[in-house]
Amino acid sequence: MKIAILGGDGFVGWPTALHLSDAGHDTHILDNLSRRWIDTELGVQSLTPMDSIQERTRIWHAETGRRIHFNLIDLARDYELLKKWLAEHRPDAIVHFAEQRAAPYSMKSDRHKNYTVNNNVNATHNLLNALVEIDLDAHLVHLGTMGVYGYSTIGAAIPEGYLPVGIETTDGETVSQEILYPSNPGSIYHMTKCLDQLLFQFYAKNDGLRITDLHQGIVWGTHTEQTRRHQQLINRFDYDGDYGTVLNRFLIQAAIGYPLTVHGSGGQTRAFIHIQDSVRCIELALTNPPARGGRVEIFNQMTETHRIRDLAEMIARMTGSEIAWLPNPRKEAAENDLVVHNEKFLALGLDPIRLEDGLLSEIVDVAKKFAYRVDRSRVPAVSAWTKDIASVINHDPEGKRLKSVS
Ligand SMILES: O=c1ccn([C@@H]2O[C@H](COP(=O)(O)OP(=O)(O)O[C@H]3O[C@H](CS(=O)(=O)O)[C@@H](O)[C@H](O)[C@H]3O)[C@@H](O)[C@H]2O)c(=O)[nH]1
Repeated sequence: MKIAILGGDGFVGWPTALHLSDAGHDTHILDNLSRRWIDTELGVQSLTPMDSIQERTRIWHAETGRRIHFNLIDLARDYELLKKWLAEHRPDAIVHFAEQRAAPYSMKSDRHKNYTVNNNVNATHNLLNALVEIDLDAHLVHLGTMGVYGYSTIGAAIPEGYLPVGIETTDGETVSQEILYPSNPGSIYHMTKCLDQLLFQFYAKNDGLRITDLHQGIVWGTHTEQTRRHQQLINRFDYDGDYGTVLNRFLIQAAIGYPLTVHGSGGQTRAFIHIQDSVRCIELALTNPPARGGRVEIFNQMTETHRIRDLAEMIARMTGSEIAWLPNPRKEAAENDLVVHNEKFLALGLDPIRLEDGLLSEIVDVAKKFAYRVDRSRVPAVSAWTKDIASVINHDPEGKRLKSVS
């Protein structure tokens, strides 16, 4: 297939581009390099040393003889350029990662809220609009999030996208209907992914677009089979308070002797998936497109669930790290259970990498190896969900909060 990877310079986008190119697909990255600009804005850098996208693709060609093409295009702002590129290249499939993906960054200030909404919603809508305008029947695979469901405490399993409900009619009869699982976003970022879902429903219904939405959990790990092939193909690894996700943060904290930063009681249960499984799932989704005129296909892209404090305690046991129980910068339930259906990917042959199999090598191979690149002052999470919470956590983010170490 000819595949366009929108956002192919990012944490999941880059290993996906390598994986699909390795599988023989004609791979084209479209990216505005915004993640690199945001690193500069925040004064942080990936734990792993990353080369430019042009250099990365040059190394890939030298190693494998395969070409990954790079195009500097901003989906949210350059609608005409995007449309022109799609019309000229007419890809068979499109993988859409081109959105601002950090919840804390999206809550940082009013400017960051506006940026995240404008960027994410425009990017998705521009893409859908262009596909219709140029009559391109490409299968669109979108990286969504488990966070669209929210983290309810009612204990019912989360289905793969659609929920059967019984509705009482005016005649007093009960009719059954399948609805999109009710959205319950926990951040501005997650809210944009809920809005994406509505855009997909409309364009699938109105224009017959073929769309798959992957509701992905928290990704952990760094390497995939292809990123290991050369040191300059290495994936990015974020550890800072805005872009670092929880498990990868704990790994690097353990490697540099920084107390593990658990928010609140750590009672939040979340869904997880290894980066290698994430790229496999995207390939499985690409090779199983929905029919034209059918409904949006939705997969839950996660392989296991864990409570945050259990993860911290597991890593503390493995490494001797301390745990810091910090005031939570987020507005979220202190405790929640999470049961998720993920049978669809398992039925397509996914054989998941389990946390207990991969964790130790991730600490040794990546976290310890590059620990010298860490700026400890960038570890605390300082983006608060509300002004009230900000007043509690922001005046002494490191010193004061780290007194509560166990
Ligand atoms: O140092 C930390 C960092 C986070 N947390 C807690 O860990 C949980 C998860 O936080 P996270 O930063 O790992 O994940 P999140 O903000 O939900 O976002 C990440 O995971 C989402 C999948 S999901 O969480 O919605 O399933 C993706 O969509 C996002 O792109 C990705 O950045 C939260 O309860 C948070 O309070 C801590 O206790 N300590």
